[in-house]
Amino acid sequence: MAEPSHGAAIELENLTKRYPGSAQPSVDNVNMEIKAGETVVLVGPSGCGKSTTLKMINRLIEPSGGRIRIDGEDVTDIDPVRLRRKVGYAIQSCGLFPHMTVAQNIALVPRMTGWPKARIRDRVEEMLDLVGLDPGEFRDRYPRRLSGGQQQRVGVARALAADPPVLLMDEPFGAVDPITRDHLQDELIRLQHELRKTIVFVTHDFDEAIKLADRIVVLRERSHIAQFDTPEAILTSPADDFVSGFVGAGAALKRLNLTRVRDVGITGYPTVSVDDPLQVVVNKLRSSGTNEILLLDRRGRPYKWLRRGDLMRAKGSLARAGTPVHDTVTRDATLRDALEAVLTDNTGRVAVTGRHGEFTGVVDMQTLLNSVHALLDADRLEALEAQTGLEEAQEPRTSAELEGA
Ligand SMILES: Nc1ncnc2c1ncn2[C@@H]1O[C@H](COP(=O)(O)OP(=O)(O)OP(=O)(O)O)[C@@H](O)[C@H]1O
Repeated sequence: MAEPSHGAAIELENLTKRYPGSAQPSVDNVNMEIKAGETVVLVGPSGCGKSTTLKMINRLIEPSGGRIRIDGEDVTDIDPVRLRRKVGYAIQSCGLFPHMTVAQNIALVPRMTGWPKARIRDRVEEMLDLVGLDPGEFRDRYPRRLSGGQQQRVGVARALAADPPVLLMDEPFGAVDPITRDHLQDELIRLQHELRKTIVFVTHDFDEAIKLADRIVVLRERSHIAQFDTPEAILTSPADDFVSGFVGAGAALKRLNLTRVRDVGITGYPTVSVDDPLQVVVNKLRSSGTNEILLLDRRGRPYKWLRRGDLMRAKGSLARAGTPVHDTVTRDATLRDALEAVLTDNTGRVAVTGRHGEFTGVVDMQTLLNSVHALLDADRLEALEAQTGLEEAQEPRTSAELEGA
């Protein structure tokens, strides 16, 4: 198998779009440098020109002025079809063709590019596996027989199929429910760890931006850049009132979106399988020294929390015993997701799962609280340092003024 292509740098120079009949340009002289392998998220109020800016990068919308360079090559005037092979594109409600199977949808660009059949077949399998869908189960289904989240995964698989160095995503998770959205975001982060594409992502949702971005571009009207910086910098030192307004309240809590489950302590936990006889479950719980044990299904996925009392009441069968696991998180989930899951499940901990939903450990409430305290302390320290720095910088001027006086 060929090495996957990594990201390419993107440069936008004085990029402008004036729609026919509009008095003002919708995108006005945008200059932006995006590094190879970086995830940049565009956020800003509705109508500020995010989608127009994004769609000019693959020339779905033709610029009225300015240049676009990908890996140094000026692509402003090249054949758009050739350009689109370099640039994958995924959109909200995924844009799958309803009369084509999942495999045919994913194979679209490789087929246009003239890949041999066998290579396409292998690539479809590889892509389905990459986005966490079992090829045997999903290859021949039609899009209408998929959930919203599954459709979105196929949309991402299709965008990545021809292995483009650049991936553009226009509110790709806008139409799915919040839990599925969290999982899709986690998967995108995992994928990006493996693939290192250059991703330009548009969203309305500032929390989504914080979670996904290496750098965020906050845009105001006509795609004027209000701030282009890391999520940390935007949260802790917004450039002006417009950006602060966009960050909104609770910046400290939003910082929870910046730390991932894999960065805090994931610990082991006693587990048993649904196939274990009741006596084995009882013995394991007794020897574990905990009050609770996690029951896994046949595929090793978290299924139910079982307490000692549940076992006593079980009367020979575990069918009705215990509390079903409602929510799990992956290693790429944010602390905020984890905190939410802990509060939802009401067990003081959340199960962490791997790529196929299999159990890999737990994160407990204490670990989460310690991390929150550490983050808040770090913020306070930073604010204090910034303030001291400010006072020091001001001091000489004040003395000089005093002397002058
Ligand atoms: N085809 C078009 N013809 C004329 N004006 C357009 C066209 N498409 C977009 N616009 C205008 O250009 C501006 C920017 O639109 P764009 O869709 O890029 O904004 P956006 O920031 O992505 O908005 P949203 O967040 O609501 O999707 C808006 O004022 C919009 O009305």
